[in-house]
Parts: sequence; structure tokens; C-alpha cells
Amino acid sequence: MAAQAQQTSAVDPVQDTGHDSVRDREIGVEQVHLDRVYRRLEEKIHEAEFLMEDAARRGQVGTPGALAERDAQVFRAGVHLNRLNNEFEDFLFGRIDLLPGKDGKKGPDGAYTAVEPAEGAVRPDNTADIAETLHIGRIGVLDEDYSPLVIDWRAPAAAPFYRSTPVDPGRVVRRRVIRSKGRRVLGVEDDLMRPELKAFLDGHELPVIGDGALMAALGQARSHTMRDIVASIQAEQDLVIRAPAASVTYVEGGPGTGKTAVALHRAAYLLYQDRRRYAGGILIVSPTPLLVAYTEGVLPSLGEEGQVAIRAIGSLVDGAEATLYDSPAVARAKGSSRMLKVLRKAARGALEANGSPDRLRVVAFGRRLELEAGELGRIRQTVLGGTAPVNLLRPRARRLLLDALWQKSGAAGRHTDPELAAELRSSFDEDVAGEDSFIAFLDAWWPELTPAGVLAAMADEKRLGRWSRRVLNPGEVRRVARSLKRDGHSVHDIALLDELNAVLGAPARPRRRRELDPLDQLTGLEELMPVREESQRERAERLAQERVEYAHVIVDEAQDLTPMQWRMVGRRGRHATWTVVGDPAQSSWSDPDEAAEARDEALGTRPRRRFQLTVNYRNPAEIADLAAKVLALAMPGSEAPSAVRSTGVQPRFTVVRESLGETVREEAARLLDRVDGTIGVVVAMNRREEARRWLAGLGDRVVALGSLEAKGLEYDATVVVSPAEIADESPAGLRVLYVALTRATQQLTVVSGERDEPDAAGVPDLLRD
Ligand SMILES: Nc1ncnc2c1ncn2[C@@H]1O[C@H](COP(=O)(O)OP(=O)(O)OP(=O)(O)O)[C@@H](O)[C@H]1O
Repeated sequence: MAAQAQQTSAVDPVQDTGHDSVRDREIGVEQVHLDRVYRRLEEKIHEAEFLMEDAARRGQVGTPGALAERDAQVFRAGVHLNRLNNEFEDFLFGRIDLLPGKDGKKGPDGAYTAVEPAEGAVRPDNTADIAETLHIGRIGVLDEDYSPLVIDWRAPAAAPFYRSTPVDPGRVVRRRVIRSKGRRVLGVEDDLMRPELKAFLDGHELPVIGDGALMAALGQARSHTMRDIVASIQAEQDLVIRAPAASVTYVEGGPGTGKTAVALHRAAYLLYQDRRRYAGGILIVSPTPLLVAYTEGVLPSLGEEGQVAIRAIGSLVDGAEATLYDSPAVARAKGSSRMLKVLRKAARGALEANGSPDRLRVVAFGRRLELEAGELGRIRQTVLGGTAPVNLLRPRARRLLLDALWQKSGAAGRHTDPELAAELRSSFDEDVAGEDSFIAFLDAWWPELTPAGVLAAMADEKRLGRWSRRVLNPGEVRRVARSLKRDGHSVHDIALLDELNAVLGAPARPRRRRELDPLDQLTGLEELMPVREESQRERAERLAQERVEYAHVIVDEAQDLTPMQWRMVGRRGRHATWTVVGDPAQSSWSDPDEAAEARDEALGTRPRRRFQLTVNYRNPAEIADLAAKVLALAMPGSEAPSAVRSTGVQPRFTVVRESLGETVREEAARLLDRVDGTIGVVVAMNRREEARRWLAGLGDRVVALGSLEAKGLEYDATVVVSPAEIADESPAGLRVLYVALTRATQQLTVVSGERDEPDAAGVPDLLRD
């Protein structure tokens, strides 16, 4: 740490008269430190390169293990520099200035929470000396004497950077967020944790720059991808990110409280904590492909790629992809756990769906043997007697058929000697089972069923009616059957396919061999994997495919999982620890109680640690206040999170002028002039196509979205089209409207449609007090 303190004083941080020159000087101070970090990294690389060349010159010097270690060192240094140069625009982003700790020690204290300052650290006249300065970055870098030049944000020593607050500052006096691009420091923003204190660093008063980093981060324009929040994680979020992974971490919080951001940072944190356990074994389940695309870049920006599988709930089953939407009524039937009974019947019934042969004829030992329909029926019933997966019962069916034929053959009593009898039986089995007619019969009578095949068989209304007797009503049967006739799958079909996969039992697949990699045999080298020939994305996909179960499962927007989806996700984390984040007030599922039951079954009896996030970082107060009116209707009595900032811009209300399309287009165009980033136009699901046409030609800053697609996303400005239409779409409509109204970071326009009842100011009935 001494090295760092010296470095900091290389530029004299004396207060200057002009505000900008103090800022420039402080930027200079951080620049000196960043230069030093880069110099250190380059040194490491040269050192490693030299070692490698040296090793090559001298041939087989040292043990193969030592050589491999050396190569790995070169590799590691290369990865760091490569990341620093190419990926991390703001690699070094934080700094804390600390009072001496209680035990009088310097250096990182390893505490998760800020420890208290030593007695006497604050003098009676409220002055104090800074004892040490720590820099925080996306990865850790050590100096030649092993003192940290940069501490990895996930290390315990970095926790006070996030945990310290003016209410509970611990040793932290000043928290600084450093903004840099490549090797250049561009700016600094300070938060004072002990504003009442006059603190000195190397004899000079500690300067304070800016009005805080959080506000600066929140005010930035949004793009089509999410940014990490590593420089401004707040204390209540940090508690979740670093929660021990022993059981189920259960997080609730309203819109914009950072649930998705926290979930992603937690994945990076868990990997850092225990890479061996979690590498490749973390699954993040996201509600839509749009949200996957939106969030995909966050983990690479935190230095993690290829280690975590982020998948939409409609892409969890290999070889199937959800491309269709179901109407709310169909979704309700398909998502309900009632479907379990239907699928179990369907899986058995499908054996006969395409017509089943009613007679088996073979020739054995020179005799014609035959089994009639009645006998076959009895054998089928016996085989299906248990609950075993249907495909796995095929060998048993084959065996019972052979038994019945053997009885008919009359050969059973031919030998009294058990050895000879067994020999005869086995030659009988061989003869019969190898006969073409027997093989063809078995394939037709006990076909190997696929989940997609069974689902397709359910598209027949009559058949589905039989399989769902007393479970689905006739209207549901008709609608579900019709929906299954379409080409492709809906998001709800994917969970049915997964369930069928379990009910049918997958025929054993040969395991794919993983190529042997010498680096795998070294310890602690997993983090080197990303730069090998296999691209990071390919690796993630391969891991996801090879893996059926994960070590940790993170469920985002958990309130939306249907009971059948919980079963599907549950199967992927039977032995996992979990992080579940959600907001019941945003649930688009019609029966939250049924879903909660399925969730509890998936999570089992594991203990839960509950967390609540309470601050809305997305919406300004003007928008949050409006959304709270819908929350009061959707979930009376529940509390909205408090907005952290306000813009002074009230939501705008308009009614249709020429036509709905024209009006929406004009409003979107108006917002294009008012915000720098993206604009989301949210419509009822059945208007999606139409809305895309309305907005054609406005450019790629404007996006049209169905209400359900807006989940989890955010835009600088949004146009919410016809609140009443969105609310009437489904039994969960009001909660979906609440989602739609909480997507904007700056401005919101509401356009009333035919179903709304706007007052003189254009405010529709649903949004009035
Ligand atoms: N500590 C923070 N510093 C900076 N930005 C933050 C912080 N926490 C959250 N944000 C930002 O607030 C916005 C909302 O975060 P996020 O999408 O994770 O919220 P959410 O709780 O998942 O919302 P929703 O339930 O509406 O989907 C994002 O832009 C995120 O980057």
C-alpha cells in the first residue's frame, strides 16, 4: 500500500482555486496510477515472454509441469493485456480512501463490510489522516512486492467500495468512481461517506469532485444493450451479489431496482469466488430472447464469457426454439400443472396414435406362431403398469412378447435339464428377435416416441379430448389442439416438450468426447479458456448442450414462470444452488399461487435467504408516480420502489388525432428529438405487426414491442399505446400494463386508444387517481 500512497502523491493534490484545475489535477493523479498499472502488466508480459523464449532455447529444461506452468504464465499475462486493451474501456473504475482500521493494520482487511476505524483515527476537532488508498478494477493486478495495484471488484477487500454509505461509512472517507477509455483517464466523480470530516492525504486536504457517480451513470442515454453497473453497485444490491451461495437467494424488488443487473453481477461474483465449482455450470434463465440479447454483453464486460449460459425460457430445450405466441387462454392451459396428467396419458396413448398392428406373426422352430389383438393388449397393459418412461419400457415389451411366443411354441417343456432348456430358449429368442417381421412389428407396436411427435399427436382434437378427459374443458381442448397444428412451437410448448422428454425417457445418446487439452491438467487455469480456438460463444453453447444440470441456476423475472416452466427449470438444477429474482407485481401469469407452488417444488426444501431491493434506478419520479397508480389497481397494498431521481418532465398524454398509427408515429418522432438514445413503442400483443409498419423508416433508435416482449427492457423514452387494450389482453393485463409503464429512463408518452376513456387532459381512466 505504501507504493500506492507514494504514487498518489506524485501529483500534488493540493486544492486549487479553479474548480476545473482541481478536477484536472485529480484526473492527473489517477492517470499516473493507471499508467503504472499498464507498465506493470507489460512488465509481466515481457517477463513471461522472456521465460518462454528461454525455455524454448534450452529445450527440455525443467520438468514438463514447470514448462507448462511457464507457458500458462505467458498466456495469462497475454490474456490480461489483451482484455485491458480491447475489452475494458474502463478497466480501472474505482478508488477508496480509508482511515486506519481498528486493529491498526493497513492493507486490504478482507472484511465484507467496512470495518470500523481505529480508536483516535478521527481527532476531536473532526480531522483525520487517510491511512491507505485502494483502487478497484475489473481484474486484480499486483505490484512486484505483491501489494495490490488494483483489486478485483469481487474480492472481499473491494466490498467497502460498494457497502459503505454515509449512514454506515466504516473506514471509507471518500469513494471515487474513475471514468477511463483505454489507457486514458477521462473523469472522476466522488462521493463523501463522512462529509463532516476534514481528511488529509499526505498532509493535503482531500479534494472532492462532482456530485456523485450514481447520478452520472443513471443520466446516460440507453443503447440497445445493457451496461454493467460495476462502478456504482449500491449497498443493498451488493448484499445480494455477494450473498453466500449455499442455498436459495431469493430477491424481490419493483421495476428498475436492478434485479437483472444484480443477477448478472452475481454470476460473475460466484465464478470469481469458486471458479472450479461454477465454471460453465451457471445457467441464467431469461424470459425472452430480446432480454437475452439485451443483457448478453454484461458478463463479457465483467471479464466472464463462455462460462455462463444465458438462455431464454423458450430456448432451454435443445433442438427446439419458441417462435410463436399463444393466446392468453391457451397459455393458461398449457402452462398449468394440469398438463402433467394430460402429457402422461398422451405419452402412453401416442404408442397407438398412428395405428398399431393388432396381430403378430412369426415363424420359429419351423412353426407359425401368432399373437392376437387381445393377447397383445394384455401385454401392453402389463408393460405400462408402472410409471417408468415409455421409451425405456420397450425392452420389457420385447421381452414379454418373446415370452408369450415361447409359450405358444410348445418348446417350453421340451428339456428337463435347466441348462439345455436355457440354451433352447436363448436360441429361440435369437431366431425370433432377428426376424424381419418381428422387428417391423415391434417398431410399429412400440415405436420410439419423440416429444415433438407426441405433441404433434395432441393436435388432433378428438385424441386430445380423450387424453385430457376431466382435466381440460372442451373449449380448452379445442383451442390447445388448434394451437398445436401451427408450424413451430410457442414458449409454452417448450416446457411441454421438456416434460415429455422426461415422461418418455430419452434413448441413451453416445457421449460426445471432449478434446483433451494440456492446459486443463494445470490447476487454476480455467480463466484462460476464452482465448482458445473455440470461440467464447461456441464454448457456452457446447457447455449448455453437454450439460443437463447446473451448479447454480439464476432465474430472472421469476414471477413469470408458469408451473410447467418451473418444472423444466427445476430439472436443470436438482442439485444446484439458486438465485431467484422477480417482482410479483409484474407477473404476466394468471394464477400466481399455482406458480408459487410449482416454484416451491422446484426449489425443494433448501433454505432461502430473502432480500428486498427498494430503490428504482430506472424511472424518474414523474414516471414512477404514474406507474404506481396502476400498481395500486394491479396489486392493492403493495409498495412501489422509490425513484432515485427526478427529471422535471411529466409524462405526456395524447388522444388519437388522424389515426392511431399516425398519432403513435408522430409521438415517436417527437421523442426522437428529445432524447439521445432509444425509444420503445409498447402495444398490445396483437398489434405488434401493425406497430412495426407505423414506425417504418424512423430508424433503428425506435423499436415496436408487444406488451409481453417489453419485459425487462428499458428505453430512454417510451410510447405506451392504449393502456386499456394492454390491460384487457389477459387476466394479468394490469400487471403487464405496469411493466409497460415502467420501461422509460427519461420520458413517457401515453396514447389513448378506442377502449380508453381519457379526460379533458387526455389522461386515460386507468391512469387517473
Ligand atoms: N447501482 C446502479 N448503478 C447504476 N445503474 C444501475 C444501478 N442499479 C440499477 N441500475 C440501472 O437501472 C436500470 C434497471 O436495472 P434492471 O433492469 O436490472 O432492473 P430490474 O429490477 O431487473 O427491472 P425490471 O423488474 O423492470 O425488469 C438499468 O439500466 C441498470 O443498469
